Amino acid sequence: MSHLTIAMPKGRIFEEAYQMLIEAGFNLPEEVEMSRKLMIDIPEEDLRFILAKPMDVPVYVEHGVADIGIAGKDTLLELRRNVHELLDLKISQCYIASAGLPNTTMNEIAPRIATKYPNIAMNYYKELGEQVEIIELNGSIELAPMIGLADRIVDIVSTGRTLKENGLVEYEHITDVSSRLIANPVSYRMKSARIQELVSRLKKIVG
Ligand SMILES: Nc1ncnc2c1ncn2[C@@H]1O[C@H](COP(=O)(O)OP(=O)(O)OP(=O)(O)O)[C@@H](O)[C@H]1O
Ligand SMILES: O=P(O)(O)OC[C@H]1O[C@H](OP(=O)(O)OP(=O)(O)O)[C@H](O)[C@@H]1O
Repeated sequence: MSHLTIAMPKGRIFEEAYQMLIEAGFNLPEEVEMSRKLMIDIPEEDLRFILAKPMDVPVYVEHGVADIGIAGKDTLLELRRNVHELLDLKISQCYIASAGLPNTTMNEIAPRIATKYPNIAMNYYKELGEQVEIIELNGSIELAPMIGLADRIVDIVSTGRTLKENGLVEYEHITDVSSRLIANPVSYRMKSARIQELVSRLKKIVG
């Protein structure tokens, strides 16, 4: 069996994804030492985990330093990297929506949209035929309409709690998001047996 390197997103997806691999029968330590280690070798399974920022997972996989990875659909839509999407793991489910202050219309001349997904937002408004100005932020996006920085935000919604607690309302549902198993196209060919085996084991436990 060939050695496999997996890029895992740090943060909220990690726990769920790691648990899924254990359920799929991989012999992984239950307690992952989430210290500051960015690389974890599991020699018993001939696996190596690389712990990356969620937005960087498709980048590692495209460049082939990881054979496969687990990435949010949001990152795949935003970055459009050359990777194969193998399986919807149906974890970390949420969606991307536009939101803003209640009962407001967008400024008619160049409305401003705050987001950490500039490509998704730009494409969405382009398809609607709206010309918008994108203001790229890295987090706490919900602040933007509250302080007059933007007419709308384009961001992740899960429970809707962040919107509610900040007095915002959802306007348009843009796209559903969940985590996906992705592969480097060359690894997918060269290590196909190993990757296919992993996919079929995961398929059995995807809800
Ligand atoms: N509220 C949420 N509920 C469920 N899934 C979410 C939520 N927010 C984000 N996600 C999904 O989890 C992924 C990682 O989100 P997370 O918040 O851990 O990282 P991040 O905010 O992008 O990065 P960081 O906080 O490390 O800069 C996202 O790409 C998305 O697919
Ligand atoms: O609908 P909810 O369940 O409230 O979840 C949505 C929030 O979760 C994410 O933020 P995150 O916690 O990652 O913080 P961020 O502002 O740093 O992106 C997202 O950007 C929303 O703000």
